[in-house]
Amino acid sequence: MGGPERMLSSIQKLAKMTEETNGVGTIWIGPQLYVVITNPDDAQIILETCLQKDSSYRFLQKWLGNGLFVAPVDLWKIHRRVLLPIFHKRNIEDYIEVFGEQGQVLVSRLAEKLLDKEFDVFKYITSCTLDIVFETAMGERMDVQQSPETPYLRARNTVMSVINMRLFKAWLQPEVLFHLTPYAKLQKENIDVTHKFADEVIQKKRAAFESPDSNGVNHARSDILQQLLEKDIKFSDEELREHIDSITIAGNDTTALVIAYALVLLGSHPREQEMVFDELQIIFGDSKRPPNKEDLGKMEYLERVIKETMRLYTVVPVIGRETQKTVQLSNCTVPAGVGCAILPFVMHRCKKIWGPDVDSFNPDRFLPANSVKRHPCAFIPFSFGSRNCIGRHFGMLAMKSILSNVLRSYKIKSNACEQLKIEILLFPVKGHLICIEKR
Ligand code: HEM
Repeated sequence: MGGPERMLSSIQKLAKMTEETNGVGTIWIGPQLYVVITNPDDAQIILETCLQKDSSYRFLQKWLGNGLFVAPVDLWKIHRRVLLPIFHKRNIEDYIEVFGEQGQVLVSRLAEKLLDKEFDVFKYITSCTLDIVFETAMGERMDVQQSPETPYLRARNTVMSVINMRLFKAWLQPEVLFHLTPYAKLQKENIDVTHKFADEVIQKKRAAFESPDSNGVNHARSDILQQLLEKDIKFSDEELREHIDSITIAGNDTTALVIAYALVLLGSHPREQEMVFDELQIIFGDSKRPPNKEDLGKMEYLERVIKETMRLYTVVPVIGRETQKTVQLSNCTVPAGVGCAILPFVMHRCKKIWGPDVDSFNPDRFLPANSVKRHPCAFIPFSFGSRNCIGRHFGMLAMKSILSNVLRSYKIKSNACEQLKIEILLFPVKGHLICIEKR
């Protein structure tokens, strides 16, 4: 499949190949056969019936253990049921205050870039979303926005780059060979740093929860860890860490990437940017107050902008599953134990679904009247079926809140991101370059 940049062009070639075979094809990656799916009907069948992640997710397992993201399906079923209410819309609304506070810190940090010609906005946004996921998941204020050089963050980035390297370098994939390289030691040391950080928070929280002075229930805004401790199912410290790590890792760069792409798109589409600004003026007037639940509910145009951003820049471009029994697709029968690669990136840029102007930025594709007849799997940035993204409401509220804070304070200018690469997620080769002016 090549390196991060060639991976994307390989995916585009695969898309061409599957065009001639009704959106389903096959490819060998090393010794592993994959069924590649680019049509919504077959994507729906796989996402509804195959809940097991495919074997490429094993590289994440040393780090995330049996956290939701990689858990084997039997355990996943039990834990997902327990975690679902925590991610319910009503529960997530308690975190709106955190989204607003951190969004305002972001706005003040961006002020240092007012005189710059062009800068990469992603690192500012990812620090903001990291502060948000830490505070909401563990009740810990990390203040990464104020001091981005934390050992935890360095360790986390190192682990990510080793895992990403293993995905692309076939010779690093077998455990025996990997352990002969210095990367194995590097990965272990850095995983230990991230685990130690979460373990300390968990031990502190458990001690407070079980102390005789506590009645076990925290009535203030309750972080995710606190809510997991309060569940009838008694999670071990290790299980708690695996869930918290999965949530903070799955929720941070995904959300930050969509926000950064949205800023780049709005920067190169001034008319749409003014439409967002006008909507925000109606909601807030000239006030710079952080958005509340009612405000977020009124941001209909901004929501369409976010959806159109996720269509054009699908930050999780590939979803991998494994069949556990024989599955009948539109043009073939797939036996049990076969990897399936669903390509939302390709489906989101398919002319048959989106029309001849598929590559243009048009948020009104997501007006209710224009969406009603679309296949339920034509647009799946958060995946689909019962193993979809558990954090999608969280992500949507956080994205609206942060974007509404930034766009009320700054006017954005930019050129579109042309070259893209896949490093687990979809990144622009040259970064999310924008320049900002004060509103
Ligand atoms: C724009 C933001 C986001 C996008 C585009 C996104 C996308 C996705 C996708 C596509 C999956 C399925 C991945 C796969 O099967 O390989 C997923 C799973 C997951 N996401 Fe998100 N996500 C976002 C935000 C979040 C947030 C904010 C959180 C938590 C705070 C989160 C937590 C998770 C977890 C725990 C899973 C695993 C769910 C399971 O297997 O049951 N995500 N996400």
